[in-house]
Amino acid sequence: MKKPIIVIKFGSASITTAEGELDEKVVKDIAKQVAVLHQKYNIVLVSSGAVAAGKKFIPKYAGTLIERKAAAAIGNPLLLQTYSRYFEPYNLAIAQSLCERHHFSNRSQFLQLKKTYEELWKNNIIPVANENDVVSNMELKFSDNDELATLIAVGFGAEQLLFSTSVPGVLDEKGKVVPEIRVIDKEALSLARTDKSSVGLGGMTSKLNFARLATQMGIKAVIFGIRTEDGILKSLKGETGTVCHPQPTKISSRNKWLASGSLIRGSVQVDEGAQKALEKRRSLLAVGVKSFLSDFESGEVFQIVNEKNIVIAVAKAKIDSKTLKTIESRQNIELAHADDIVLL
Ligand SMILES: Nc1ncnc2c1ncn2[C@@H]1O[C@H](COP(=O)(O)OP(=O)(O)O)[C@@H](O)[C@H]1O
Ligand SMILES: N[C@@H](CCC(=O)OP(=O)(O)O)C(=O)O
Repeated sequence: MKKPIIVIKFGSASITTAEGELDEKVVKDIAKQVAVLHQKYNIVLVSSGAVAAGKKFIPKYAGTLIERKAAAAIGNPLLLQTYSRYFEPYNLAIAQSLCERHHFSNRSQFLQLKKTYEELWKNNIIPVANENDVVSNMELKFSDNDELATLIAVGFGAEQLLFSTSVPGVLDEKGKVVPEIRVIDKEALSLARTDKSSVGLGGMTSKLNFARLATQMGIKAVIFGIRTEDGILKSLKGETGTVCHPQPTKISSRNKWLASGSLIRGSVQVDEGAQKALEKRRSLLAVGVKSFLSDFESGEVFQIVNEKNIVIAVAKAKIDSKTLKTIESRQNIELAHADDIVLL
């Protein structure tokens, strides 16, 4: 029987010390827990920390984008060496996987990534993914590694997605951990304040937003404290942190990929009639488009927002937006076929 997949994400704030150095104690602890789990699960680790590990080699480091890239180039091998060192006592090798956004937007390339991971798992090797900061450009960057972890979890059909964090979980206004969130709605999202740690990119807003996407795609997501004893093992059992429950879904794996991994190019706003049609799983006709918010080519993926500007779906375009705008009568033009629309 195939082992279930779990994706575990470690942010910069989780694996660095207060001084901004890699926290080897944390890496050691990760290795100890992952060694227990890997018998039962196929595991992907998504780890930040390259910039933190590399920045001390750049005199007068001020955190500009280009300095971050240089720091990542220096820090990535150091980060991986540290993981290697602490996994070795468990006879576990680790493998580096540097990802860019377009590896996810192109389905055949994405499937190659999946095949490589399967080969690694078959050989008892644990992939450690990180964004390929050295070459990623601003426009196509992942927003942070919370996004990368989510794209991997959704695209691979993971059973659980665990986000470690520097705090014990999602905290309420009194500073107490919220033990579970049934549905990540507006109210749940508002728990995240705008503050974040000094080293990480994402913070809690990002974790909750991506946990929302994962749960909408049927994956259980847990936000847990890296400094909780046996935090990984306990969060997997729902015994610590904030458990975000998966929503029932029948979306096929191709459409999950469409909803999460694809590069969303453009965006349209639709009227109420079109929204109702989409909810009934109909195709999107151009006549229901109120406005084109940003352009897309035929074959590209665009977002659909409703009259309240809430994203309700993503879809693959049958026709490009510029041509469509020039057509007077859009009555019978199908902008996206029902099979190529994923409701969110
Ligand atoms: N409701 C909340 N509960 C917990 N942390 C929150 C909340 N709102 C904002 N935060 C911020 O999010 C940070 C946690 O994310 P962190 O572990 O720094 O992320 P990263 O993985 O991006 O490095 C906390 O240190 C805190 O500053
Ligand atoms: N790729 C970068 C980390 C990006 C980042 O800071 O992400 P996160 O800490 O998850 O918000 C690195 O390895 O340092």
